[in-house]
Amino acid sequence: MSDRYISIEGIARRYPKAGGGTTTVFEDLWFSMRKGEFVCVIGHSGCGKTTVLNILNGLDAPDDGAAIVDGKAIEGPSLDRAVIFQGHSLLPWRSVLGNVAYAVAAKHRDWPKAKVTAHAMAFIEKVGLKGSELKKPSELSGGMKQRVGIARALSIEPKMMLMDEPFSALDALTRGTLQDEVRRICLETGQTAFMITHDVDEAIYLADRIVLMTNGPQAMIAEIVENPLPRDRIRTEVHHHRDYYAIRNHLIDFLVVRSKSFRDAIPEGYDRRHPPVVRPSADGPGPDAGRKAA
Ligand SMILES: Nc1ncnc2c1ncn2[C@@H]1O[C@H](COP(=O)(O)OP(=O)(O)OP(=O)(O)O)[C@@H](O)[C@H]1O
Repeated sequence: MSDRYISIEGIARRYPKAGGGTTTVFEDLWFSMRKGEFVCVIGHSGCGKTTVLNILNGLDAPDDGAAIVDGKAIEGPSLDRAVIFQGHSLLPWRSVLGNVAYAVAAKHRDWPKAKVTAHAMAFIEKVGLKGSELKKPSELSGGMKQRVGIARALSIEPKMMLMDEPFSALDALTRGTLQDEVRRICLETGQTAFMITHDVDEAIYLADRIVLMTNGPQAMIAEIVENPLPRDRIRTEVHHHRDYYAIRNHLIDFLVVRSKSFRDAIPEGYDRRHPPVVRPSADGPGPDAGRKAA
């Protein structure tokens, strides 16, 4: 597994202030992802999570630094990267199949129609929508629409899947089911995924690693949390894992205290290029349990 399949290298984003000057949302941000890894990013509103995601998507460009996917600098949107937003952004006049097939045909312009349809159907089936393929978005529930968005994103077999709070508008039951499906499909297909979430439990269930961002402006990556839970975790059992409360408390402690105070008391030896990697454990003494050098 390449350690730097996707990387952001010293990126900064600044906006002009209304009364003059500039606001630096973040600067000198460094982070990399392995192929097939699932990363969640957590941080308070305004710290720049969506900005980072948009830079990875190619919809926004950093003022300094670069974002790199599989050895190539990102220079604009590409079908190598798929995005799932909170809203569904489906084409209302197209059926479920039509929406997914549209993306497949855009990626594979030389494929005959039958091949596009078969490929689209395989992904519609993966998200449990077989039988609803001829329905229009207006005939679907919110969860079903989100499934179409997931099928569409996965069907182009992107190098990276980017998700901006994709389940936050759904009821708890649907959210849980879709988290299960996204996790299963990502594991099965070796998909590399980057997800923004405000939900600590969602991050613990889905992520291999969790990026903690301090409050903005001038947000920083405070640390990278390695999830101590096994990769083949089961939703109904995760809270019984011996390290579950260590990681949960660590993340909550960060959100309620350290996300704000971090910048005023930057730990000795902190290096923006190699933010500390932390693996919370039940054996540890507290929030800093398992801290180790990057
Ligand atoms: N086009 C823009 N012009 C000026 N400021 C902007 C622009 N886009 C984003 N910002 C500012 O950049 C900061 C980061 O925004 P961003 O949406 O990335 O944060 P976020 O962490 O994703 O927040 P949330 O969790 O609320 O979605 C915010 O303060 C926002 O106001």
